[in-house]
Amino acid sequence: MHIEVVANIGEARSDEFLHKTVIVVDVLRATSTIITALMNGCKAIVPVETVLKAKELFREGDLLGGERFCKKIPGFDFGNSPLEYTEAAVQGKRIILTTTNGTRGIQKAMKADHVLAGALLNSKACARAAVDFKRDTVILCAGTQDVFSLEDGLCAGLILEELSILLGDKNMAFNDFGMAMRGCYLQSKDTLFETILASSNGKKMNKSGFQADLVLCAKANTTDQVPILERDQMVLMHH
Ligand SMILES: O=C(O)[C@H](CS(=O)(=O)O)OP(=O)(O)O
Ligand SMILES: [Mg+2]
Repeated sequence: MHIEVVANIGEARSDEFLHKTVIVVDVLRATSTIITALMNGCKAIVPVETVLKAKELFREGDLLGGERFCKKIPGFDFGNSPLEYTEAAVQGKRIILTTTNGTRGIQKAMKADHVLAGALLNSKACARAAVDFKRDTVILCAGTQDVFSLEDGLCAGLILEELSILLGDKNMAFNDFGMAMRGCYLQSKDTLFETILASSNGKKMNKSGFQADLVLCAKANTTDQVPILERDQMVLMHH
């Protein structure tokens, strides 16, 4: 299997995703939030790029989620904190979600055969799903406004580690950036929280009062659930 790790959305060319599996990674916080909301019983998440599009798609009974500048969008039900998406709040609901980076990354990956939402929380499960799909795979690190974000790179490194456990190194090839991210993950694997806290987004989240989000999002392999895009909506993959 060939695996390409892309550093940020700006570097991604959507035509390259044809016939592939793309794992979109936005650890802080969009994909961690999508995983959490779906695990808490939300029916589906519709990822969109703009606030206008989110409002257009909204139907009675839906909920609106997302952020701009890390803050909840005025009139929306939730911001982008996974902790807001509790079972009581999201059970059985469809959520239209727009965030600065993560939902844009999912939109950009639409031409792929399979689009998964990956985070530290479900890295092992994403690796397993990618192996099952038997396609070359892109790990698309969302980054922040077209700049690389360390937390996404660490997650890419963990997914590569999990892939190597499943496939064996001789059955996988990856690009130089992937090689660097694998090394980066291995160096930080016992201090993921501290490393993410020291990163630029970690510092920004901490300063904005989202410490609990950092604790949640920095945990590795806490779930075997994988969100997958089906008819423009993210739903949980069936096992
Ligand atoms: O709310 C978040 O976690 C970020 C906000 S920001 O762009 O880093 O300010 O959005 P996301 O799309 O989850 O990266
Ligand atoms: Mg982010």
